[in-house]
Amino acid sequence: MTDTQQNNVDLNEVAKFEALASRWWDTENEFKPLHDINPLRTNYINERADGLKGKKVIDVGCGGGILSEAMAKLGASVKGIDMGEAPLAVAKLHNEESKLDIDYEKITAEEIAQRESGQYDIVTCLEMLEHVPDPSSVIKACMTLVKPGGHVFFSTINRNPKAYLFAIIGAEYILKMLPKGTHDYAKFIQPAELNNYARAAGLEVSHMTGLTYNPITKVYKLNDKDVSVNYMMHTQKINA
Ligand SMILES: C[S@@+](CC[C@H](N)C(=O)[O-])C[C@H]1O[C@@H](n2cnc3c(N)ncnc32)[C@H](O)[C@@H]1O
Repeated sequence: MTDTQQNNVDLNEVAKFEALASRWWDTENEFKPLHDINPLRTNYINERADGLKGKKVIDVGCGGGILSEAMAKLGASVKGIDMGEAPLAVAKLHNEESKLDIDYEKITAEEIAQRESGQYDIVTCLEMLEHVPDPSSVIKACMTLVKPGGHVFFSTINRNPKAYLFAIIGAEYILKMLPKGTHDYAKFIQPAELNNYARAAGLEVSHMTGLTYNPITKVYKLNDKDVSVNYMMHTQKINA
């Protein structure tokens, strides 16, 4: 680990999100892509985990709370964790108006896994693994946090020339949907790698789906035949 990497937190990565935090709930700027994909991913989680209503959920790398709030609106009791002070402050402030059942805390997945092992029905870790020094350590922590038979969801970006073209050149340089430098190609994760990390941690991969973007229509869709750029993975903790 380098000077800016401690306890599996890359301070440079967290700083990028601290700098943008005030615009987290602005649906027309840097976080527009997350707002646009949020209904798709929330529905995916709700359907694959047999409903969010009444479930205890932890949202790892929750940022300003876009996914945490959507899951709480469907009846989940949500714990949101992140290592960015400013995104968490924005999340808390936003929920003062929304008044949903969400509790936010600044803590790493690895630390909370030691404290709250096996306590969650559902763990979500979306668009976060590509920002940490060791994604396999976060995946192990997610496995520790979930109850036996519980559900763990990941989403990240594939690593191949098309993903480089779409997620970096297209999104950051041509369409300017994201600030330049948001993503580091070397940190993208291929589905086979995510699959291996999940299995090594004791999670069974149940399903995978791509999240495709059409730059002409500006519409995102779930497409389980195309995981070439953005994708989500549904895993379950094998019953002991
Ligand atoms: C792209 S945002 C995703 C936010 C949210 N998961 C979503 O999809 O709407 C990435 C988030 O991961 C957080 N993050 C980065 N490294 C982290 C770490 N080691 N532990 C916890 N959060 C981290 C950042 O602060 C940021 O809020």
